[in-house]
Amino acid sequence: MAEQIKEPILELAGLRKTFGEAVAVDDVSLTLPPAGAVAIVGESGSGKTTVARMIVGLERPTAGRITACGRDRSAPPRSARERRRRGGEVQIVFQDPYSSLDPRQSPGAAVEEILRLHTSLSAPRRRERVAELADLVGLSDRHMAALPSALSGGQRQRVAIARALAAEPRILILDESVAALDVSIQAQVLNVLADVRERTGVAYLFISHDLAVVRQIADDIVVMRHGSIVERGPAARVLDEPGHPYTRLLRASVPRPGWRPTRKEQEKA
Ligand SMILES: Nc1ncnc2c1ncn2[C@@H]1O[C@H](COP(=O)(O)OP(=O)(O)OP(=O)(O)O)[C@@H](O)[C@H]1O
Repeated sequence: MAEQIKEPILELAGLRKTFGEAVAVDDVSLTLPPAGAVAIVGESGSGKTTVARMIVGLERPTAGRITACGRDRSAPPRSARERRRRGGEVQIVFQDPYSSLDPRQSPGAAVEEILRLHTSLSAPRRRERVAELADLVGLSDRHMAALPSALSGGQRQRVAIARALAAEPRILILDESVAALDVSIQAQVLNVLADVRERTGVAYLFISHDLAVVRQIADDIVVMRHGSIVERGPAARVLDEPGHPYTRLLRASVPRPGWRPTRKEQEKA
């Protein structure tokens, strides 16, 4: 029987972004299959975040095409309804969940707000769904009722993931989402992500400069350097038998256990 060919859930074709004279992203094309996990790796400044920001509409592509869930999103949404629909298709989690969580709002209220915006669930069903999402990412009722300042970095990152999942996206972009966490907490969050993918069929675009992390989460890897893709392929192949000298260089500089991002990197995010 012929293998069933699945339409990609996300497709980037010839994506380009310039800032003045500087080319941040140059002719980037990639596809993400439904329930797949593709990682974009590369050093700081290679254009990874700019790709993510274009997909979620925070930057407008200079050229190229972005198709998510079969619909073009290369141009800005034309209505609030369209914007909401796009938010229901693609969600993003950034590196520092603290800056993206309202310090006065409990995680439970934050997740409920997204459910109100993106679903037609009744108030009692929303409360049930908050509990389901908390369970999915491994947070207790007590965590969901606390203020973000009372939670650890790993717990806040789980809140950010639960909140993103509340919109029931088909695609979740994780931009250095575990980079600021201790290695053991990182491993927990990565397990949560693997579990969520299996249970919900969400697809991940995982952005990281950390190859050890990428190995745990990605099916395929795309390597970016100076805005362009220099290598791509199945994760194990790219990591174990890198074809491009730049990938070999990245691999040689894999941080050792206990490595923490520099203050500068944390501030940049
Ligand atoms: N708003 C902007 N204005 C001007 N230049 C920008 C802007 N955003 C990004 N750039 C530049 O585009 C290039 C790619 O940056 P980008 O943040 O996408 O890289 P990155 O691989 O995600 O790096 P990092 O992991 O450090 O965020 C860099 O040279 C950056 O300085």
